Amino acid sequence: MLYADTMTLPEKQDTRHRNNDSIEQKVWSSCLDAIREHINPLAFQTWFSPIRPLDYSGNQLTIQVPSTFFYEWIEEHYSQFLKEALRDVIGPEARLMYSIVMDKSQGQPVTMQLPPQNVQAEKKAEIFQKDGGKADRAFERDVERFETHLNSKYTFDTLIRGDCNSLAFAAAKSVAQNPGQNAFNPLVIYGGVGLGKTHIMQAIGNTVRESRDASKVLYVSSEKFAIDFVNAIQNGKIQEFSSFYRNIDVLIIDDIQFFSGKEKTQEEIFHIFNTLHQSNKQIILSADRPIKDIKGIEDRLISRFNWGLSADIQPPDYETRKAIILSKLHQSGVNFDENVIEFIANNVTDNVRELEGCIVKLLAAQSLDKREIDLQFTKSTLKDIIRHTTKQLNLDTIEKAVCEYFSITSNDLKGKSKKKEISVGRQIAMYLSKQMTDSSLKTIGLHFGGRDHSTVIHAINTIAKKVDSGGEDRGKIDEIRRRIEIISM
Ligand SMILES: Nc1ncnc2c1ncn2[C@@H]1O[C@H](COP(=O)(O)OP(=O)(O)OP(=O)(O)O)[C@@H](O)[C@H]1O
Repeated sequence: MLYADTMTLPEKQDTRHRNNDSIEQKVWSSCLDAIREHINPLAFQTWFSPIRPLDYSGNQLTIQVPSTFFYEWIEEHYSQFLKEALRDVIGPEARLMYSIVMDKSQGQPVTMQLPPQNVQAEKKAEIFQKDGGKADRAFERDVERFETHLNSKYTFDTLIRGDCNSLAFAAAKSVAQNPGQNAFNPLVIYGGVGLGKTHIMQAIGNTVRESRDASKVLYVSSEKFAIDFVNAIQNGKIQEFSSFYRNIDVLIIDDIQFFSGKEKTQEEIFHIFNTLHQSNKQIILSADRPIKDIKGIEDRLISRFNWGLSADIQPPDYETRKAIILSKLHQSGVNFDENVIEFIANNVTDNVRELEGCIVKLLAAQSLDKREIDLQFTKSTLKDIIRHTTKQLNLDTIEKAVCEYFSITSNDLKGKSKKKEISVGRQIAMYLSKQMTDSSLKTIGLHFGGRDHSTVIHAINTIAKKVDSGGEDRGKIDEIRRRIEIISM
């Protein structure tokens, strides 16, 4: 058995209780009350409700989690709350042990006991073993990086490039290679919620930190900047505050729309901006809309924010969404069925954070249920996130699936082009419309470019023959039908 040595509880009587009023139940309930105050109800429900207290004896509380995935997730995201709660409830020397259910398909759960991970310490040990002398320096850099408020998981390698972010991506790479010495100063990234603005800006910061050890990179949210500024005024530390920011080499400020209406803060930003810009230091900003649309920001600041380049990020298209899902799965070391990936990519369209949320929720639910993640399971698990799961199967759905399959536009499909993939796509669209909907020949003809019903009959017969004869065409049609079914689930 492995032991957690991060916390040690005072010695208690070695009392083991197995009923509802057991001591482990009481300790755990109090911990849950403390944890509940810090995290949102959905996260609490997902991650803490399934945990069972198993034992409290000697100086240690043992909790049972449904899988190693659960254990790793809790350790990565909630260990701090857990430790604090234990300390509050039991005292300063608490010890925690996880019992992990490995497989409950064969009757009795098989459990594995693990202590909490001390991620930093483990990381240090790991680097040390691999690297000998360089280890400490690598670790020290990691620690410094934390002070820059950069999250090392946000890199260019983990950022999927698509039409939605291609300008922002290219500009960010260029800035990362040559901070302060390029035409993109400031670089402003703008776009809707959860589309990767923070990720792309932090990727610049991380790249600069990797390649230029001595550079002072700082990521700060506008909110934190504004709060620190007010505190500095109140504590008579405004001089230190100003000189701290004026000494940064790459200053990254997130969500600058938050400065709207904050005149004093804007004035401070104005002076910091001027000092940094004049000394060729790089400034990177993000906003939830174009700078010109942010109300309540002084003109002199707006004009400076427009000196460099503003690049937008749009919601990702279908192919990019799929690529993002695959990349996130790869990073988590898991794989989903193609149908499941397509279902998520089809239904979560506006926010990459929500795409990630779906993956996490599925993995969490699977750890509990220990069943395969198929389409049905996905639908029921994600019903709170994907609200409109049942869509009408109509001619628009068929049009969308056919266009995506052949990489053609809806104008192509409805137009007069006789190019092979367009005319075949059009015929398949009409054939599937007849097969999968109650639409009349007239309605189908009108929808696909105002064609008369004899053209529709010809298309249906042509494709029906291809389907009957099997082969490649049939495969294509089956695949498109499958995609239509997924879109309309
Ligand atoms: N193109 C992408 N490739 C891979 N991951 C992405 C991509 N875009 C966004 N993400 C991921 O989506 C999540 C949300 O991104 P991020 O926090 O950067 O969005 P944001 O635009 O800053 O959101 P907000 O407006 O809420 O601040 C992050 O985990 C990020 O890694």
